[in-house]
Amino acid sequence: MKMATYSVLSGSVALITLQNPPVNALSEAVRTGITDAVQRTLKDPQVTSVVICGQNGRFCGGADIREFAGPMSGPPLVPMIHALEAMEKPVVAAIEGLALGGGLELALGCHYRIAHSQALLGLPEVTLGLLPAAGGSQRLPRLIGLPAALDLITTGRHISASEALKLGIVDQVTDDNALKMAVEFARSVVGQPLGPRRLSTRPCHSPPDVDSVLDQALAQVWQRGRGALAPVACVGALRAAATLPYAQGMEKERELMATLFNSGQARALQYAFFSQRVVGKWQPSGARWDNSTTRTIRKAAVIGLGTMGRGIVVALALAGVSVVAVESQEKQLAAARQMVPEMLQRGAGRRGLDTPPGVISFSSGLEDVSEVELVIEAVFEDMALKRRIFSRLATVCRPGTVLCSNTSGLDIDQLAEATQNPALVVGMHFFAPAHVMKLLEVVCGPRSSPEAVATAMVLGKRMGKVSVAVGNCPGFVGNRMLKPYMEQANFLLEEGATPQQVDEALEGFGFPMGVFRMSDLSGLDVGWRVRKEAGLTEQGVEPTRMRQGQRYSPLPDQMCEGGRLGQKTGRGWYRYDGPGGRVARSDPWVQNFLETYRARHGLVPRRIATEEILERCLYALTNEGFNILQDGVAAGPEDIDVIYVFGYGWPRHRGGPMFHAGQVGLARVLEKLEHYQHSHPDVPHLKPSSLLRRLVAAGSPPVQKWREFISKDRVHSQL
Ligand SMILES: CCCCCCCCCCCCC[C@H](O)CC(=O)SCCNC(=O)CCNC(=O)[C@H](O)C(C)(C)COP(=O)(O)OP(=O)(O)OC[C@H]1O[C@@H](n2cnc3c(N)ncnc32)[C@H](O)[C@@H]1OP(=O)(O)O
Repeated sequence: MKMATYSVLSGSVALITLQNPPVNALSEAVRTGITDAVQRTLKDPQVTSVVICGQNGRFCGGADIREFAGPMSGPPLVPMIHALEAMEKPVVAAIEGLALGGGLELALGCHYRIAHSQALLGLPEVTLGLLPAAGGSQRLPRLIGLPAALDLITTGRHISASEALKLGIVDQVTDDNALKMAVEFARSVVGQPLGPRRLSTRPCHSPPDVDSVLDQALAQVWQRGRGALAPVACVGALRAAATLPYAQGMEKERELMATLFNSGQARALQYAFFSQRVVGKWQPSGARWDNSTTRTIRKAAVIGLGTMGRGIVVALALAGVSVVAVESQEKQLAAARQMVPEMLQRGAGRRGLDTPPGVISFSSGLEDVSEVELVIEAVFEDMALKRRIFSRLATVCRPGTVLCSNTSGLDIDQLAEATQNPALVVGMHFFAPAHVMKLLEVVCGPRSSPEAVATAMVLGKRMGKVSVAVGNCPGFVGNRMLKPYMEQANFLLEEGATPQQVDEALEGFGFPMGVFRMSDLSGLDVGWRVRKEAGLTEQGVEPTRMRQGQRYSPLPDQMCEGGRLGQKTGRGWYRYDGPGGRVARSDPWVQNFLETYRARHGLVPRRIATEEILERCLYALTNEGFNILQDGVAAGPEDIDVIYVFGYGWPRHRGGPMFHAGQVGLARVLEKLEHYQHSHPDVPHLKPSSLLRRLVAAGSPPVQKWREFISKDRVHSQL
């Protein structure tokens, strides 16, 4: 039952308990319960103090985000919190577990706050495209000062109880029972003046250079936010707190919230929040996360200690897994012996640990992995080499060992074939640097068992990754969609655009890096190797622009042939100060190269609008997303969107490519794809996906309904 209960302890302390599992969010029923409880407290002369707590050791996770999608009803938060603050009986918040968003705002309306040492506190509204609009933007700076409030509110970060104590957000922290302590505390402060405890009546302590502090904060959120509106509104609300009386500040808070509440960005960020939770629950095979058994991995091996392998070793060790790190090349092994402990120490430091929890041993031979429960092979992308390793592992490892390959697109089933037990083989596609990047694609081959997949998913989560289960196809989800995106970018260069122009358009959309800067960073030879394997490359004075029956741009191959591999060679689509340089400068050589190329192929350059760049790159990518959904390689649009947000820099405030398509309007995306396909009939990736057509024909249901639509569609087509 969702509600807030009222009881009286020892005849004089009223206890209001929020009950809305799992995080006691402030739903309509809970707000009604609190409002009623406040009235009862006021009327009961026996009650001299009040304690508010949350059921099951969790104070409150904030407003009920699910209610934001519909019309809001029930008692609003702001007057409810004001009523608490205005009480003439001391009100104490007993903060166990978490006090986030509206939960912390509720606590800030109390006169005192007692927290358990393990509790987390914060105002994460900005991450949902909102601001703390239940008085948080006005009360917090009055409590802890403007600079600290700016930091907490514009980042939305969670803080520990001890940091909250240092900042002055809580009055006491305990390792014991916080509720018991709050009740004792409430009794002890009866009769003390409450005026100074009401944050709304306090002045806001701002530094003398308040304007420049706020301007700097604004500049920072602009730069960091890549077009996100909420952080800017947060600074606006804090400016009001610093410069206006409380009542006017509250008015400003309300106004700013009104601009955000129904915005596309807020919808996108809230969708991203729920998508992240959805992806942990389903697998493309249809197996459910909660009905597959998983193995707890204590000891694992990593084979291959290049950049990826080293990162994976560190991520495992930080998750408390003991690792046997294997490398056959002496030089690489020596480098790993030196670099891994340093990386580990830094990683442990970032997590506030003195020593990393997992133990690492290095080896040059595969025989040393015989005792592990799971192996992650991370040698370079060569199917023959990987197959050799897998067949060796099948003989060296104990029966039942889960065998994983870190691959960015190779066929997992071909690797499984090389073993005696293909059910135990899964893909784990890490993103570089593997100990930092949050995304992990867990690739289920047609013969992978639900247990092996679930084990990899859970291990990924332990490593702090957002694990997404995907099906087995070239490039899986992320790289399969990247191909048409990059292809369009190359075609745009042929037609008259420059790398800067394309990158600026994409960065203006919100990507941290455009496609060409990204390609320079990861190395142009990565894609070159894949194209060579696919038999697409050809060398010659005039390489053709058609391969395997479709349009092909040899531009990136020619760059590689000329030794322009990106940052590592100091030259790529941009020039750098030297090999390994980071600052990209436009390169007249590239301009000249493109002009010569166009002239040689009789291509007349034209001015290309930003709109066309975005539409062609992004809709080609999204179109492939629809094909992926149709093929069942991703379980739902949420999975694709999470992959793009966490692995490919898609701006979170735009939800992800599939969500974005829904926001633009599916009919419009279809119309644009048809338009570009008409002008480029030799580009199959611009041919609208039949799933997209069917969704449009069905009236463009919202993205949350696509899973259902696709499964019905599948049943229908099987009849
Ligand atoms: C013109 C119109 C003008 C309109 C003006 C309108 C004014 C409206 C006034 C509003 C006032 C604003 C009030 C306030 O400032 C706004 C907020 O409080 S926003 C919410 C802030 N809180 C958060 O962001 C916390 C979000 N949650 C988390 O970060 C995590 O869930 C957690 C709390 C840290 C717990 O993490 P875990 O233990 O890992 O658990 P899960 O994450 O898996 O969550 C479990 C389960 O709970 C669901 N859930 C979590 N938080 C909420 C929530 N706040 N509301 C609803 N549901 C929540 C989560 O989705 C999981 O669900 P499941 O997947 O199991 O179904």
